[in-house]
Amino acid sequence: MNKEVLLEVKDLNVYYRVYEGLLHVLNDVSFSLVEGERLGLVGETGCGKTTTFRALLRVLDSNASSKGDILYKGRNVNKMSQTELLNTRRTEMSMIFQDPTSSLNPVFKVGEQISSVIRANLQAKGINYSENDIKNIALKALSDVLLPDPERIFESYPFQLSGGMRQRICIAMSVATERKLLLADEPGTSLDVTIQAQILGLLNNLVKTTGMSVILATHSLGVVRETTDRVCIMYGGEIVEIGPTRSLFANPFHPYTRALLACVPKLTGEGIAEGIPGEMVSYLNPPKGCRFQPRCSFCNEDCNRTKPKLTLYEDDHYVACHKADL
Ligand SMILES: Nc1ncnc2c1ncn2[C@@H]1O[C@H](COP(=O)(O)OP(=O)(O)OP(=O)(O)O)[C@@H](O)[C@H]1O
Repeated sequence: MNKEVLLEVKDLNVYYRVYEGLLHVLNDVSFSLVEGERLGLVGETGCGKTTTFRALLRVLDSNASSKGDILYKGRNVNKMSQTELLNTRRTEMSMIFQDPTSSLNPVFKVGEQISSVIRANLQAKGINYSENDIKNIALKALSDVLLPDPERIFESYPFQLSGGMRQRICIAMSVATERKLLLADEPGTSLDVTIQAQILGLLNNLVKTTGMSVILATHSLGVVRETTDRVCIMYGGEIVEIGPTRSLFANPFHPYTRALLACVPKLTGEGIAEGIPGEMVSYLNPPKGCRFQPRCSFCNEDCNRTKPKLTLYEDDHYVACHKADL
């Protein structure tokens, strides 16, 4: 059965105005997501993962501008009225932000903050509720993210809790009420690996039980391999490869994807990989052709001159590289 397309991003460009000029960060980013799908967004630090998420939710910083289409259930997020946008954020989409401290208000108790998110969601959906219902939903969400003693946490201020606990509270806030799309920006980076694995298990479970779709931004190829259906590899604000997880790991075509995979440390103790030589692209003055070209050992004249387009290589597996078939 064909699943409905939930999100379609077409030629998304994001610029940041800074003292030195205009940073062209996202460059013609296009992808889509169907209902119940788990898409991994992978790339090294600064490649534009958070910027992509913020653009999708229309919460970019004030020095940013964007162009392109973001169609959520066919409606263009960039053209929604403030009311429609607020309603969509309250009922349909949610985001786990990377930095939990900036998402929690230090002067309100955890319980008040999580309750206000749940209340806004239920109100926007027109569901009748009592304050007791809200508290019960909040306590369940806190225990779902494996926080011990949810009653105590409910009554605590953020500063009374550890960084890992605060991060789990942010995750609880994002998943306390049912959503159609979850944007998870490095969920669990400051958690230890056992808790992180359980959080990823919780997200997987939500996908199975509610049909929610997830875009998971991460540096970890191991996490992506275990928890996603498709993977999108980003380099310097562009998608360089996108395809089904199994196909991408079995047959990585783009030199950057291959280099990323080669960097993963092996448990078998085969030594430490050398990393990818060179520096991340300058967004102030990006190269004209392929943005990876200054770090690529296969690059030739074509790569200097023209930006490669995403091209179909295998079933649903696209690559943007002039030399990918080498
Ligand atoms: N408000 C801003 N003003 C100027 N530049 C910005 C702003 N926000 C982000 N950037 C720049 O945009 C680029 C992409 O940043 P972004 O946070 O999207 O990357 P990322 O892939 O999420 O990185 P990480 O994995 O470290 O979170 C970086 O060069 C960053 O410095």
